[in-house]
Amino acid sequence: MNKTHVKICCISSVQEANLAIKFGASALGLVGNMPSGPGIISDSLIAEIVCEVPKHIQTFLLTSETKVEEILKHHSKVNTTTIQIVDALTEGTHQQLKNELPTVKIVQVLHVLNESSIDEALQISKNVDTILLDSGNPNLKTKELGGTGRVHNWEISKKIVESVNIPVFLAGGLNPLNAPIAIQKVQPYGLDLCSGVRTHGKLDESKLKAFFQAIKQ
Ligand SMILES: O=C(O)c1ccccc1N[C@@H]1O[C@H](COP(=O)(O)O)[C@@H](O)[C@H]1O
Repeated sequence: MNKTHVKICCISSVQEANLAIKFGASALGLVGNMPSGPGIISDSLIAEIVCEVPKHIQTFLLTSETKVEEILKHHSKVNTTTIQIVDALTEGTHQQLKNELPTVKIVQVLHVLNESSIDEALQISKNVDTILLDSGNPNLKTKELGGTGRVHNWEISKKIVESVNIPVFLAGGLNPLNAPIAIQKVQPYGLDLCSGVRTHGKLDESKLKAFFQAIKQ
C-alpha cells in the first residue's frame, strides 16, 4: 500500500507549521475568510507562514471565493503552492484558473451529502488536480464549508476514490482513533484534518504524535 499523505489544516502560526512538519505533514492548510469555521486567519498571516515554510511542503490556501477573478485576487495576496476551493464555482471555470496559474495546484472540495456526490466528483475530476472530500453543508443559511469535526458517509467516499483518476484527500472529523479505519476503508491519497489534532483550538503535540503513530505504514 502507498504511504498516505497528510495535510494538517487550520495552521495559525509559524510554530504550528513547524510542529506539523516535524511530525510528518507534507501539506499545510491555511484558512482564509469563511462564513463559519474554527481555523480562519488573516491573509497577511497566511502570507507570512507561506514565506517561512520549506519549499518541499505544499501550502494550501482555503478560499471561499467562488468567482475565478476573486480566487485569483485572493491567491495573489498569499502565494501558496495550492488553492483549495471550498465551495462550488459560480463564475468562471477551473480551466481558467489553471491557465492563469499553471504552476499552482487546484483542489476542489466536495462536501459529501449523498450518492449524487459520486457523479459530481467524476465531473470535477476532469478539470482539477485533486479532489478533497469533506463534511460541510453549503446549503445551510450560514454555509458550513469545512472544519465541522464531523465524519461523513465513507461508503460514498470509497466509491469516489474508486471512480476518479486523480488524487483524493479525505477530510471531516478525522482523529488518531478513526484515521487507520479511514485509510483501510476509503484508501484515499491523503488525509486532511483540523479539529482532531487540536485542544482548545491549538495544535496539540500529543494528539499529533498519536495520529502519525496510528497511521504509520
Ligand atoms: O477549519 C475551518 O475553519 C474551515 C472553514 C471553512 C472551510 C474549511 C475549513 N477547514 C477544513 O475543514 C477540514 C475538516 O475539518 P475537521 O478535521 O473536520 O475539523 C479541515 O481539514 C480543513 O481543510
